[in-house]
Parts: sequence; C-alpha cells; structure tokens
Amino acid sequence: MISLKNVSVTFNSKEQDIHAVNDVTLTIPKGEVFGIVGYSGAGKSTLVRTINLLQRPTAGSVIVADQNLIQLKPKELRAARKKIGMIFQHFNLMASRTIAENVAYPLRKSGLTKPEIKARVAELLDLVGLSDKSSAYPSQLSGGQKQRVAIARSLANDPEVLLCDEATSALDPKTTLSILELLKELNQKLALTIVIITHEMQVVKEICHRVAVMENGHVVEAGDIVSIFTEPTEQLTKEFISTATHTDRALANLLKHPTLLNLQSDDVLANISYVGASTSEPLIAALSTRFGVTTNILFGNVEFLQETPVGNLIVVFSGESSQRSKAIAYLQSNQVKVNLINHQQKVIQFKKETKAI
Ligand SMILES: Nc1ncnc2c1ncn2[C@@H]1O[C@H](COP(=O)(O)OP(=O)(O)OP(=O)(O)O)[C@@H](O)[C@H]1O
Repeated sequence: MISLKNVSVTFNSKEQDIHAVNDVTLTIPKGEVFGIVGYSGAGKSTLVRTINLLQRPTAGSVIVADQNLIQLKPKELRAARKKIGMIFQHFNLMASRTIAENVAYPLRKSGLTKPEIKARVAELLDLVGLSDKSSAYPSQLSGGQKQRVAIARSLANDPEVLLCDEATSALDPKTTLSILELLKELNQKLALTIVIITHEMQVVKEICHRVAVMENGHVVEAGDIVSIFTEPTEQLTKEFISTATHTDRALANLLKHPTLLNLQSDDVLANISYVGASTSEPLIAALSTRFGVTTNILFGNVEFLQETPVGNLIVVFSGESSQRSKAIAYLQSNQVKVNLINHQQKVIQFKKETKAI
C-alpha cells in the first residue's frame, strides 16, 4: 500500500542543513496499523508528511496505492491525496462551522448533491458515534469528541490510508484508549491502512501491528510488535519499551527500598520474560518440585500484544546454587528468558544516579 524508498528530507537554512529524514525505506501493506515512534525532533512528522507529499522529499520515492506520488501532475496529486486522510494532535477543526459542516467540508467538490452530502455526513458521524452532535460547534465538544469529528472528516472521501500525527497526545489516557479503539474498529471494518506517529509506546502497544523506531532522521529498528517488545536490539527501543511495560520503574522502586528485596545469601534477583501461550505459573511451580528452588514474584506484568501474551516478571530465586542454575536452565529450555540482575551493583549505581540528581 505504502512504499517509501530511500526517502530523505533536508531543510536548508543559512546556519546549517537539517537532515530531518535520512534515507528511510519502509513498506506498509494494505490493512496494517503501522507505528512510528521516536523522541521530539526525531523526524517522525516530517516522514509521515512525505506520505501525502505535504512534505516533498529531497530524495527518494513515495509510492501509495501503486502510484509514485512524486511523478504526479498537480491534478493527479490532488486526486491521489483524497485517498490519504490525516488527523492531527490539535484536531484542526473550523471553529465557525458546525460539526456537520466540518465533516461535509472535504465533500464540497465531490460532485455529490446536497442530500447525498447530508446522508454521507450522517453516515460518518454515526461511524464515529457522534450522530447527536451534528449541529454543535467544536467549542462545545470535548477533546475526544473533537478528534472523532476530525476522524469522520478525514474519512469523508473514503480514503485507503489514514495518517495520524500524534492524534492522541492532547488527550487523557481514557479518551486516548477510546480513540485507539475507534481506529482499531475502522482498520478492521474498512480495511483502512493506518500510520500512527507517537512518542508513546503505550499507543503502539494498544493498536499497532508493526513499528519503526526513529532517531536523528533514521529508522534505527523496525519489526512486528511482539518481536520489538520482546527482542529489541537497539538501546533506544529498549528505553521506549520499558516506558510501556513498567519493568524498569518497578526495579528502580525495589532498589530504592532494599528492605523490600531482603535478599539472603542463596538468593538471586532476576527479570524473566516469556512470549506466547505458555504461562509462567506451572513452570515456576516446577522449579520448586523438581529443583527445590522457590520463586518469589516481586513484580509481574502480563499483557496481550496483538493477542499474543507477553509476560515480564521480577523474581527472587532462592535455593542452593547448583540447583538454582539447573532451575534457570530449565526455564530457558522452556523459552523463558532469564536475565540475572546484579542487585548490589545496581543499588550502588542507583545511589550514584540519585545523588547526581
Ligand atoms: N519546515 C522546517 N524547516 C526547518 N527545519 C524543520 C522543519 N520542519 C522540521 N524541521 C526540523 O526537522 C527535525 C525533525 O522534525 P520533526 O517535526 O519531523 O520531528 P518529530 O519527531 O515529529 O518531533 P515532534 O514529535 O516534536 O513533532 C527537527 O530538527 C526540526 O527542527
């Protein structure tokens, strides 16, 4: 559906050239929800704006629905753009027009008659759950409702692609979830291809099939959501993931209060993680019966990524050293990853870090 090949965007200024996007190649198939994450300034907005040529790349090609947008004449490009909807962080609604008029706006040159436009607007407002707000004005709506109107408007011309530029960043967590639910529904109902840019891994985790991580204009890592969450290779990706799984924060809290850990000489602290149908419970029970090793779970986070369960636990293994090693090998042979945590070193490091702050 979308193919970006060696796309670069350079902004020239007197002082310096800014390489906002640097040689990015990405393919997004039809019907996929694709996330682009990165810190502020990574180049996400610039990259996503090349998909509808709001930003013309300095180099590379942009192919959407088998058309190379860069080679299109202005009239052809206008037609192609109708098939690419876009929503923004601040909704961009017209304050002086009603909700129905806002949604009808993209249809003004569609060739539809007035009654046809009215029917289409009613259908779109129904799709986003706002049929009762058609005569209201944007100022009378909550942020979540305004984003629903923006979504209805972006769908007016039946697009095949929807670009979402930080679409939930101005919303509270509950409203964010409801907008993500709506996007998920539209993706499934309309086979809409969705590209979401965000700095929140939580958003990616909720809705995306695949994700790309950006830094300094480059895509540093990309992959399906389960692989990225369970086997990230880049440090930046790991940082983003820990914000969504909360494991790092839990570990920091435990290290801040070593009495909570209360480790004995035969104890080891570890972070264990697993993917897929196997749950940790029977395996942990087996460590006790097979090896005489007890497992104390200090923190647990189990969630579903695209219907695949992914578990992350912080545990203390207690038992005789050689039995502990056998128990850990047993977990590993059952596809459970075990990372031993050198807690003394971590506590020293943690104390240094907090002093530095
Ligand atoms: N029109 C422009 N002219 C000059 N520099 C620009 C322009 N647009 C973006 N930039 C620069 O390009 C880089 C990437 O910006 P971009 O907005 O794409 O990042 P981002 O990852 O979307 O960040 P944010 O999440 O803060 O929007 C930044 O250094 C930015 O200052």
